[in-house]
This record gives sequence, structure tokens and C-alpha cells, in this order.
Amino acid sequence: MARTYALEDYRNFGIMAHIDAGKTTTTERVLYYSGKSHKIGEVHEGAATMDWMEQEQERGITITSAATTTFWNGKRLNIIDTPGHVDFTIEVERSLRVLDGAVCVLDSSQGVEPQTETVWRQGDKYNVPRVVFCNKMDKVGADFDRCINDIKVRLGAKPVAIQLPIGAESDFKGIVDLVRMKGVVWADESLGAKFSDVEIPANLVEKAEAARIEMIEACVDLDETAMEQYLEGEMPDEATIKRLLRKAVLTGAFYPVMCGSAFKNKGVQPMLDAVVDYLPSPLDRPAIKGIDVKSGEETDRKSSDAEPLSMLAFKLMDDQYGVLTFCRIYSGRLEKGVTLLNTVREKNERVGRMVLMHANNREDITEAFAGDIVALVGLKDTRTGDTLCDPSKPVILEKMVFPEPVIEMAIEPKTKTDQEKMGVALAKLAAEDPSFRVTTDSESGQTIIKGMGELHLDIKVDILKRTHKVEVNVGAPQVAYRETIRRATEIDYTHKKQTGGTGQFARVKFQIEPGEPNTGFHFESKIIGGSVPKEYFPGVEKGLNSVMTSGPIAGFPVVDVKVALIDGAYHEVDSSAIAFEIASRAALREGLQKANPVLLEPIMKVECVTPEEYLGGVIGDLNSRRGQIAGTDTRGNAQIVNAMVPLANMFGYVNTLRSMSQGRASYTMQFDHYEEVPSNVAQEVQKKFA
Ligand SMILES: Nc1nc2c(ncn2[C@@H]2O[C@H](COP(=O)(O)OP(=O)(O)OP(=O)(O)O)[C@@H](O)[C@H]2O)c(=O)[nH]1
Repeated sequence: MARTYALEDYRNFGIMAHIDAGKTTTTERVLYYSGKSHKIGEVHEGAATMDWMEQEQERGITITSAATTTFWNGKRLNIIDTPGHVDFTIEVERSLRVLDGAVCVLDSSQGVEPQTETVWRQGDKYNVPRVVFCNKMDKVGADFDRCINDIKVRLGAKPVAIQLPIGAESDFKGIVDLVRMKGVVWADESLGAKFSDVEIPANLVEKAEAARIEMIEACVDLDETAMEQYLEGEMPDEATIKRLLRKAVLTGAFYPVMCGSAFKNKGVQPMLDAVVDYLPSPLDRPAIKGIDVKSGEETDRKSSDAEPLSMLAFKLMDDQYGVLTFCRIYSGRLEKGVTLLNTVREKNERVGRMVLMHANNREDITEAFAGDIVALVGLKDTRTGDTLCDPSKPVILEKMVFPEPVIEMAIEPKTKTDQEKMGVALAKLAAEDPSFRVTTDSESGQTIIKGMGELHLDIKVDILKRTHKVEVNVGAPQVAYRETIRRATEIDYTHKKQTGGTGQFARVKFQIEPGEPNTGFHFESKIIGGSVPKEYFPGVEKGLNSVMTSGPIAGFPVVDVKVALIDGAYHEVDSSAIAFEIASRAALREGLQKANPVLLEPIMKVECVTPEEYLGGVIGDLNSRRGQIAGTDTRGNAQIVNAMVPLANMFGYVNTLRSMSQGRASYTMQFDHYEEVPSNVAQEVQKKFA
């Protein structure tokens, strides 16, 4: 069977925003108006169609990104819901990776918020074409002009209004469409399904005309012919304006800005029109790059059914029917029943069943095409970020890189039955979310879970309890420290032991030096001649690795260290891989001690928003947490404090901030970088962990 929608009629897009700006509500309305959802589920009633998991409904935040297919104006829309919470920016990046465009939703009463900025920068990183929707125009304090200004000042981007609001706050009625120069108002009783054109209100005519000129000038700036005609006094027609707006979005020259109120059912349909008119189809995006596995050469896969099949798994979700693996097909055709190659794991996967997710039902499908987002059921070895492809044309598509976790917590099962279930469940969670890790402490034997923040781990524990019915006790969350060295050194070590007949002998000489930041641990052999035969290298590496995972200061992973084996000696009879492992371990331990080892801690970028009267208190408190204040700023009548604070001093901050400001101040934080721990603090950490 052939495809029903041409590739140029696809819009794979996401909705990105600061937490609570209204992504879920907007997505709900989109699904309702585009006919796939039959009932509007209000978020505050906990019935949102996109919020599948209980946890999300209770907390009112969207954790998982779900992909939903719907249709508008003859186009096929695949909506990827991106989470907005700071602890889950990793999920945002993951979704941004597979979508072609995005709608950035702002809360019009708040303007550009910290997380708006974060997701915007991620959008920049992946060159995601964007349009902006200023939501919540009905809310007290809603201010469209301020949003426009915020985009300029806080995001450093060029906004161009293509709509103006008619009224604001409780008077918000509709929009002026600056492209068509028409007013649009919504009929309240139809839940916003009915809307009609009206004359532009008299008090807005002048403002609308000025805004239209601004929009047109931004457009003709992108096209010489249109510019010449405009300078000669000829206004571009509607089709030309739309073509140039599309060009602006695809090239990032500027960002069209719209407004509305998803909650009050206004403005959503024109926003969908803009998705269709201005956001890219897969054909407008550069071909995805990859590595041809057979030749090892760089290659790219164009968006086309005729190319060999390649797809990227971007999200795993546990579901009552098994694991759903959400994949974006970049090239080729996928048929049910075929066997795919997972080139990252080197495993075959059979596609037994595949489904298309709609708002409230799933459709079993037998084939899918380039540009589609499908969920495969029952894959065994595939993890987030893996490539699946035609086994005869193996390729590895751009791999996603995930940041290292900064926080960890011991977890133990309550009973013996829980023990077995916990292992299985944790493995599943780690497979679904690459920023969540599970390890075992080599000394205590405890299971340790690691993640991006307190809330991230809280939610995993919650999922364990509810979804997997595992009862657990958890320890206090701990900072994921690291260790590194500041000085280069050499170490020569001989391991010799004689027990009865056979003995053990190995001599190694290492050069140890600080590596570049974020390079982890790097080992190489610089042996010339055969003073250490190759067969012992695995032993050497094993010995080194055991020290690298548990450093000399307090047992934390050692990073940014280069070790070179430069000399050594062996014995015909007494040498073995084990002897070299023992020698290397002891040598590195001693070497690191000599190389001025230091402890590193994660430093978080913190932004507090507080009313003026608590500013002094907030700054004083951040200082007492070893925070470095980077600056303060004013937003509306609120004060913004930017600071860099060690994660170790941020536990429980939310409660302190609340009580200090009578609940009025708020904050967001995200990992910024690792930094050396001051020596007095390092001693305390050492006492605690060593
Ligand atoms: N007044 C007003 N409230 C809105 C509007 N859109 C959403 N809300 C409310 O704002 C709150 C947050 O909306 P959500 O749709 O859950 O926001 P979200 O961005 O998906 O939130 P997260 O998934 O938690 O990041 C809910 O209580 C909504 O009812 C709007 O247009 N006007």
C-alpha cells in the first residue's frame, strides 16, 4: 500500500514551554478541535488525555513525552508532548531531537520564564524552527507586548507579531489576524469550536496597521523582489506574506508570535493553521546524519520512502500491553513482521506489532513510512537513542548524548519478594530513561539509584511503588561527587608474591596526568618493545578501571585523567592477567595519591523569582549556601536572583524559600558544571564517605 499523506504534508512538532504555561491544555484543545479527542479533559480535574500516568495527573506535570497523531487542514500532525520540568530537560532534548518544528508556549502573564529560556536554548542547539503562542491571555496580568519584549531581551531572538489580542485578562475576546487583517472571535458556548471573522475593533485599527507594517517589513527583508516591490509602494499579497513567514521560520530569521487562551478556548485553531503554514515538513529539514556501519564512513539518510529504512528510538514507555518503543522513521518503509537491526546493540528485533497513538485510542497498523512516528510493541533490547534499520544497509544515526546524573540515593526492598521485583523494575526504568542509572555499591552491596535531581528520583520511587508494586525504603539523597587530579606524575610498581610452587609477578610503570574537562578516564599504551605483552592489557585495564570507579579520596568516580602505560616487566611463568590487574590497581591508587587528588562537586544554576521585600533574605540565604550571586534583575514587580550554588547545599531549598517568602518566591535550578570542593568542605565529605 502506498502512503496516504505525502511527506510534504507532515508536521512533526512539539509544544515546548515553562512548567504550567499550558502545554497540556493547549495539546488537549488541539486534539479536540482536530477531531480526535471527544471530550475536553481539564488538567486541574486530572483527566487530560496526554497525561497518561497517575503520577503526572496527581502532580499536575507532564513527565513523559507522548507522541500523538492527528489531522488538520489536510496535513498529518504528529504532536510530541515535551515535559517542562527542570529535572527532565533531558526528555525535552530527546523530543527536540526527533521533531521538525515546535510551538513555544508562553504564559502571557509571566512572559519568558527560566524554563522557557532553557528549552528555547535547546531548540537553538538542534536548530528547531519555532513559532510562539502567548497563552493565558485571559489571566490577570496578561500582557502580549511584554511577551514580545521578553523574547527580544531574554532570549535574544527576533519576535514578529502576526496577531494582536482583542482585549486582555477577563476581557480577552479573540485576535486580530495581521496577515488577513481581520478580527477573529470565538463563540463561548461551542467550547471554542465555532469562531468567525469580524471587523477589527476601532480602538485597535491603528495599532494593527502599525504592527502589520512591522510584520511586512520583516518579511520583505528576506526577499529581494518583494523588497523592491514594497519600496515602490506595492504591498505583498497574502500568499507572499505567508511564503516569507514560512521562510523566516525555516531559517530562524525571526519568530512569528501569536496569542490566545487555550483554557478559554480561544486562538488554538489559528495556531494550528500556523503549524501547517509555517512549520517545516520532514523535507524542509536537513537529512539526518549517520555512520555507515559497513564502511565506517559518514553518510546521510534523506527523508524518502525510497531510501533504506532507518529509524531512531526516542522514547520507551511501559504500557499494559508491554513496552512501547516510540520511533521516528527517517527514511524508508517499515512493514509489520520484518526483522530490524539495532546497530547500537548489534541485536535483531522483530516488529510483531506496531501502533499509531491517537489522543484516546491506538490504531494497529501494518506499515509506516518516512516521517512517521510509530510505537513498536514488544522490542527486547532497544533503548532510548538506538538506531533501528534495514539489516542489509546498517547505519548508526546521530547518537544522543546524555548528561551524567548529579544526585544519588540508596534504595532497598522491604521484603524478599520486593527484592526480585525491584531488580526487574529498576532495569526497566533505566532502559526507559538514560538519565536514570542503577548501580551497586561495591563495598556495602547497596543498590544506588542516580538521576538529575531530587524530584527525578522521587518520581522513579513513586513509579516503583505504584506501577510495579514494589515496596522500598530509600536513603537520603546524596550528591554525586567526582574525583580528579591536579598534577602529572609517574609511578613504577612491582607486584611480586611467592606462594609455594608458583608465584605472581608483574611490573607496571604509568604516566598519570590530568585530562581535558569532561573527557572521563582515558587509557593508552605507550609500550615500545614487549616489556608488557598485549595479552596482559585487559588485566591492566581491569585493574585501572576498578580504581577509576572508586577514587582515592572518598570512593567517587575519577574523571578527566589520562593514564599511559610506559614500561613494565613480566615473568615467563609467574605473570598472568590477574597479576597485572593487581599491580595496576595498586599502582594507580598510589599514583593518584601522588597526583594531588581533589574532590569535584556539581554546581547548579539557580534562578529565584521573589517579591522585592524578600530580596535581601533570599540573597543572604544563597550566600550562606556557598552560593555565588551572578546578578539580580527586575521582571515586572518581581526581583530575579541568579546564582551558582553547590548542589550539596540545595537540599530542601524549596521549603526554606517558601517559609522565608510566605510562599511567594519560587526558583528553578539545573546542573551547570563540576567544580573543585573547597578543602574544608572536602574534609567533611571525606569523613562522611571514606
Ligand atoms: N487562565 C488560564 N489558565 C490556563 C490556560 N491554559 C492552561 N491554564 C491552566 O494552567 C495550568 C497549567 O496548565 P497545563 O496545561 O497543565 O500546563 P503544562 O505546561 O502542560 O504544565 P506541565 O506539564 O506541568 O509543564 C492548569 O491549571 C491550566 O488549567 C489559559 O489559557 N488561561
